[in-house]
Amino acid sequence: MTSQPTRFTKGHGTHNDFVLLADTRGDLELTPERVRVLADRRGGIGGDGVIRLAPTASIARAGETVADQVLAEEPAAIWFMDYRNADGSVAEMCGNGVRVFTAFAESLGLVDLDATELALGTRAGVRRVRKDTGPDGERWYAVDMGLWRLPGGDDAAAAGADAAVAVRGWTAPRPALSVDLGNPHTVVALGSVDELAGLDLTQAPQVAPVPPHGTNVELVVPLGETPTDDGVVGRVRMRVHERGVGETQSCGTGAVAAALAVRTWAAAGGRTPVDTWFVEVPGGLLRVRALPGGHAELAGPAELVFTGETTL
Ligand SMILES: N[C@@H](CCC[C@H](N)C(=O)O)C(=O)O
Repeated sequence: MTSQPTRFTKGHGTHNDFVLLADTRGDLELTPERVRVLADRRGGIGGDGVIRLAPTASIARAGETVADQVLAEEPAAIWFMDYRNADGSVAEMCGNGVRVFTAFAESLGLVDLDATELALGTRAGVRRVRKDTGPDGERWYAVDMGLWRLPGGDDAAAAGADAAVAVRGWTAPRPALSVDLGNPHTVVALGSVDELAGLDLTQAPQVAPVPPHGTNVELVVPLGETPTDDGVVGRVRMRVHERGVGETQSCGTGAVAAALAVRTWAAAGGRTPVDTWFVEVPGGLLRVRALPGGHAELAGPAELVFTGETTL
C-alpha cells in the first residue's frame, strides 16, 4: 500500500487490458511487486499489463540507454511507454499497448491525433501512431511497428521453422517459426479452427531451443486469401500465450508475428506473399500490413473504460 492515492485509467485493445498510470514528471516508483498487485484481477485493479506514461528524458536519466537512442532518432518522442507484464517483468514492446497508450495520451491532452501523428518511445525504439478507420468505420489507430526480423535468418525463412513447440496434450512437438518484433515470438501453424478452439493453454507451451529471454507463443490457423478492390487480403485466426502473463484475449505484436509467419510460409511454398492481413483474436480483430523497407504496421481499436484512484 502507498499512502498517496495514485490516479489510474483502465483500458484495453481487443480485450488485451492494461492499468495505465500518467507519470508526467517521471517520479513514480513502479516496482515489480507493485505491478503484480495492480494487475491482480482479485486483489487489485486487474490487467494483462501495467503501462506507465513517463517523459522519455526521465527513462534516460534512470540509465536506460534505449531512451537516449529514442531521443536521438526522434526528438519529438518526448513520451515513453514503460510496459510491464502482469507478473512484474519488463517487456520491450506491446502492440495493443501502444494504441491504448495513444488513446490515454489523447485523454490527457498530450497529443491531438486529428492534427498530427504521435511518435513515442518504447524499449524497442520509436513507434509512430496515426489515426485510422476500421472495416466498419470505427475509430482505429495504426502503428508503424518498426523493422521485423526472423532471428533464424534465410534458412528459417526457407524451411518455415527454426524451433519446436509442445502444447499440453500434444503427443509430439511441432515445428515453429521465431519472429522478432522488438519482443520475441514463436509461431506454430495448426490444421483447423476446431483444433485451435480445443487447445489447452492453461500451461505455458514448451519451446525448443529454449529462448534465452522467454517468448510469446502464437497458435495460428491460416484462413485463406481473398481478392478485394485493394488487392489480395489474407485472414488468420490465432490464440496466444504471452510471456509474463498467460493466455490473453489478444496480443498486437503476436498478431503481427502470426501474419508475417503465414506470409513467410506462403513464400517458402512458392506463393506470392500477401501484404495485408486481418487477424482474428479471441478479443476482436486486428489488421497487419507488411510495409516497404521491412517495416510492419498494426491497426486496431483502443478503448479507455474507467478511471479511479488507488492506494495500492
Ligand atoms: N500484449 C502485448 C505484448 C506484451 C508483452 C509480452 N507479453 C512480452 O513479454 O513480450 C502486445 O499487444 O503486443
